[in-house]
This record gives sequence, structure tokens and C-alpha cells, in this order.
Amino acid sequence: MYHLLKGLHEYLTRKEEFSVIIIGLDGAGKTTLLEKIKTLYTDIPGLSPDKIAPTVGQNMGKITLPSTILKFWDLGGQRGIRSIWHRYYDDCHAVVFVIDADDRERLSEGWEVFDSVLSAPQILGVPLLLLANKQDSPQSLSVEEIRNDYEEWHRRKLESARRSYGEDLDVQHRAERIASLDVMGISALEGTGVRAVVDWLFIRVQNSRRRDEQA
Ligand SMILES: Nc1nc2c(ncn2[C@@H]2O[C@H](COP(=O)(O)OP(=O)(O)OP(=O)(O)O)[C@@H](O)[C@H]2O)c(=O)[nH]1
Ligand SMILES: [Mg+2]
Repeated sequence: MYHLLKGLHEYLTRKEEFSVIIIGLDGAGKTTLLEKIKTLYTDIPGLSPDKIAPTVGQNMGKITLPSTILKFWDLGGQRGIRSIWHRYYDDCHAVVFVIDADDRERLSEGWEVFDSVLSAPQILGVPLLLLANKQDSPQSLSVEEIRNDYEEWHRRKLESARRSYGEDLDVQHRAERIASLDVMGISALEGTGVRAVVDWLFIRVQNSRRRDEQA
């Protein structure tokens, strides 16, 4: 009887675990975001920003939500480390791409990398969120400006690709993904917008799981 009740209790209180990867260029604020998420959602506060060093490899953090555990993988963004990202693609349920909206000089480098993430076959159907970080900085580009900048960059890239190689078969699919792309503004440093990001992830991982089950 005890085992039966224990089993029933475990069944009723079980939590499903989903993996979220946080990627983007070095210095975009990924680890600052993960540490802020830990502070807001766990009993153990995350590292304060002055204790955060560039990530060599990965950091992991878990948070518990109603019937759900979100497991975050914050991956190093330096050029030489980006080659490990793809190893996490097969097992992730959502992708968060962080852009430094305060660093105009590295925007096109960021879009180049973002574009390769968008076209990675393993994550074509996975929920993807673009974050315009550092909104606390007065010079930072707004969410609208970030979206426009990416669309403009992408349009220019397509034009030059068309000139060199003709029409790309993948264009239609990519255009749809960009049109439905969600972009949110946050300050990982101050925590503004961070709860909205976690809410978005919570809803999207549940919805995409349901679609998997129906398929
Ligand atoms: N003003 C401001 N600065 C931020 C914000 N988020 C991060 N930073 C700063 O940006 C710098 C880089 O932050 P990290 O979190 O280490 O960046 P990262 O994306 O993890 O970098 P890598 O680990 O090298 O890939 C640090 O000096 C942070 O304090 C933010 O929201 N606002
Ligand atoms: Mg880091």
C-alpha cells in the first residue's frame, strides 16, 4: 500500500524537464542573464555581475516552475568556443539568442552568427527567442530597432547571395521564421524583462511538446 501511495504521489507531483540553451556572442550578457534567473527563481542567489568571468565552456542552472523544470545551458560565446554549440542542439527544447543592443559595432557579427543558428537543421522546429540585452544603457537600441537592423542585414545578405548564386531554396522557410520571430528587450544586469522571458519559455516548451505528442 505504501509503495502504491508513494508511486501515486510521485506520479501526481512529477515534473517534466526541458533544456534551454543560451547562446550569442561573447560579452552579450548570457551568464549575467543566467545568474539573474537563478537569483529570481531559486533560493540560492546567482553570482553578482562583478564576479562573472568570460565563459570557457558552459554553465548550467535549473529552476523549478509548476510541473516543470527548466534547465539552462549558458554556452561560451567566444569565437573558438562557438563550435561546441551544435552539440547541444539535438537535446534542447528552446533556444535563447542574446544580442548586445548597446554594441552597434558588433551587430553584424552577431547577425552572421544568429543566421547560422537559424539555419541549423536540428533546431529548425525549436522555439527561438531573440533578446536585445542591456536595455538599461541609454545608447542601447530598442527591440524595434534591433528587429529592423536584423531584417535589413538579412535583406542585404539575400541580395548579394542572389547575385552570386541565384535563388536559394531555403529562403521561403527562413523568411517565415524571421517574420514570426519573437524579440524581447531585457536588462540582464537589472533584471528588467527577465520574468517575461521565463514566462515565454515556460509556455513555448509546453506548446511545442504538445505538438510533438500529436505528431
Ligand atoms: N549595462 C549592462 N551590462 C551588462 C548587461 N548584461 C551583461 N552586462 C555586462 O556585459 C559584460 C559581459 O557579460 P557576460 O554575462 O559575461 O557575457 P557573456 O555573454 O556570458 O560572455 P561570454 O561568456 O564570453 O560568452 C559584463 O561586463 C556584464 O556586466 C546588461 O543588461 N546591462
Ligand atoms: Mg558567459
